Amino acid sequence: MNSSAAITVSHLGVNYRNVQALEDVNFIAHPGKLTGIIGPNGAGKSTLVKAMLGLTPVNSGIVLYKGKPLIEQLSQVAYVPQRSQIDWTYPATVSDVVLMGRVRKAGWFRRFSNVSRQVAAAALERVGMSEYKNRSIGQLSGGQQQRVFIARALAEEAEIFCFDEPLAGIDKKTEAVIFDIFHELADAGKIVLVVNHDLGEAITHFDDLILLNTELIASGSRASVLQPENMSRAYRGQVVFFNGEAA
Ligand SMILES: Nc1ncnc2c1ncn2[C@@H]1O[C@H](COP(=O)(O)OP(=O)(O)OP(=O)(O)O)[C@@H](O)[C@H]1O
Repeated sequence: MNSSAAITVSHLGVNYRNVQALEDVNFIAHPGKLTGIIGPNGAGKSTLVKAMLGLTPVNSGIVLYKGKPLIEQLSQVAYVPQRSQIDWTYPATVSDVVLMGRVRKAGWFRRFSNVSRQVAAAALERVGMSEYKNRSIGQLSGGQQQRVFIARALAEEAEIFCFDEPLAGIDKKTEAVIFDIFHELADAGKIVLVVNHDLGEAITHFDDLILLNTELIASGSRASVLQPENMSRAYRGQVVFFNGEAA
């Protein structure tokens, strides 16, 4: 495995005033793997992604990519936050939103090149949303909105993709489209990190898992993480069902 192009998270800790959200978290996220970040409500899943990307201050630790701090290489990262963190009343069309994924390449206040327009159009096509390109984003269903934001991430042509709860509240058809895209990204050697709440069937899509509950409970291959002792530690004795089985 090519670990030199991995992300290495070491001793990451985050406090929000009196709440310890993450404590001494260590793991490696590998290119070419679809990696799920799982754990109960409030486990620190969103905080982990934000801390890795410098979007929330950390108390301790460091996140390296190719041996250098990841926060100095954010041009390599495409990030899609939780839907609840996006302002859906913002007056933008579907095309505008996807083209925003090209801003880093084009530069603010510069016209988008034909290449950028083609990349954005191809990304919209990939998520099956071309026919909605002139719609306002506020007029779309939740699943359609999620597809548009995934297209924006694809348009960034990044090496690292981070998606926070992309499957929350979406229909099965959209879920299948989204997982196809995630698998394609992983197969192309990208690092793909996906915060995922649901322990149902969807979990079988992930190659690797990071199981959190403030501290890291386990990380590695899906089978090694989904052990009953890990699950009951993470979920503190609650009976949880995953993949049709009780932990
Ligand atoms: N901006 C903030 N200010 C204060 N506390 C916060 C903030 N963001 C998160 N927290 C707290 O940090 C802890 C971790 O929250 P986080 O949202 O990272 O968890 P999560 O695993 O993503 O949860 P969920 O599955 O419910 O979305 C929780 O106790 C939460 O209440």
